[in-house]
Amino acid sequence: MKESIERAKKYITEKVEITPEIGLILGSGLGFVADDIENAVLLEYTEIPDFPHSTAPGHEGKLVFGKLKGKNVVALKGRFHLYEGWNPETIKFVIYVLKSLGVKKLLITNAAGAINKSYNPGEIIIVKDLINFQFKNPLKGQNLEEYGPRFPDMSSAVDLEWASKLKEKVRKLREGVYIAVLGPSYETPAEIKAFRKLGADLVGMSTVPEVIVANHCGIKCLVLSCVTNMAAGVLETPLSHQEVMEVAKKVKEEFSKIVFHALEVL
Ligand SMILES: O=P(O)(O)O[C@H]1O[C@H](CO)[C@@H](O)[C@H]1O
Ligand code: HPA
Repeated sequence: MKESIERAKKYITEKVEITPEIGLILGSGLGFVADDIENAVLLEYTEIPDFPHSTAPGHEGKLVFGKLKGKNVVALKGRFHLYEGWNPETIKFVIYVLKSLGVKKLLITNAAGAINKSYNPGEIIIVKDLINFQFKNPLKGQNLEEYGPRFPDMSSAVDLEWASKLKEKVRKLREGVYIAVLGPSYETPAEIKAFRKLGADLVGMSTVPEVIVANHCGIKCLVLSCVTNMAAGVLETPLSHQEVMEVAKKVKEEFSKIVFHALEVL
């Protein structure tokens, strides 16, 4: 893996001058955040040696480097989900590449279903904790000690200080617990009832592996979920990825504004 990280890093640093301090992982239909990046330099995932490529709809597959709210950033316009067939280690590789480029903080975004019935589609929620219901761990396999410990602590997996600074600025933001499932099938109503009993407010098929690796290698994370639908069984209507992307698109302005605030408070 070390050689692959070096190869990807070398390619990227030859093309891009800035050192990104903050990484942004943009969820389904949320790629628009990258459109506000100034002096943008775009790299396709497919041109970067050893880098995985995007296959999920609504995930374009580009790294976008530049300035956002005065900060040097790199946005991943497209993430990697385990249901696409990627090994969990692929997510470790991608986060290690970000680390090797200089990323110190990660703003992770996702589209999620609301298990908590008081949430509304279009609402943006700060994730305060996570449940790994994928039962896979991206850190399995040989540990690279220079990146982080074999047994990382997960008792504060998300940066609650960053979250509270954002909440001071955007008071209406509510918090919740995100549960990650493998997907790609959406959940059954019985599963959603069970997840509610486990203490989950939001459900999605991503984010947790990214947070695990970031936490392991000392990158602080803030996670923002865009509620794109009520989870299975809450309403009578069937779920669809088309709807997920449409709702994400509708909250474009509001979502971008909150991302800007999240960068400004740093
Ligand atoms: O988590 P992101 O990538 O935002 O996408 C969410 O939306 C898709 C399902 O509609 C799944 O990929 C789920 O994880
Ligand atoms: O309801 C959902 N379930 C799982 N993943 C999702 N991503 C968006 N909505 C959902």
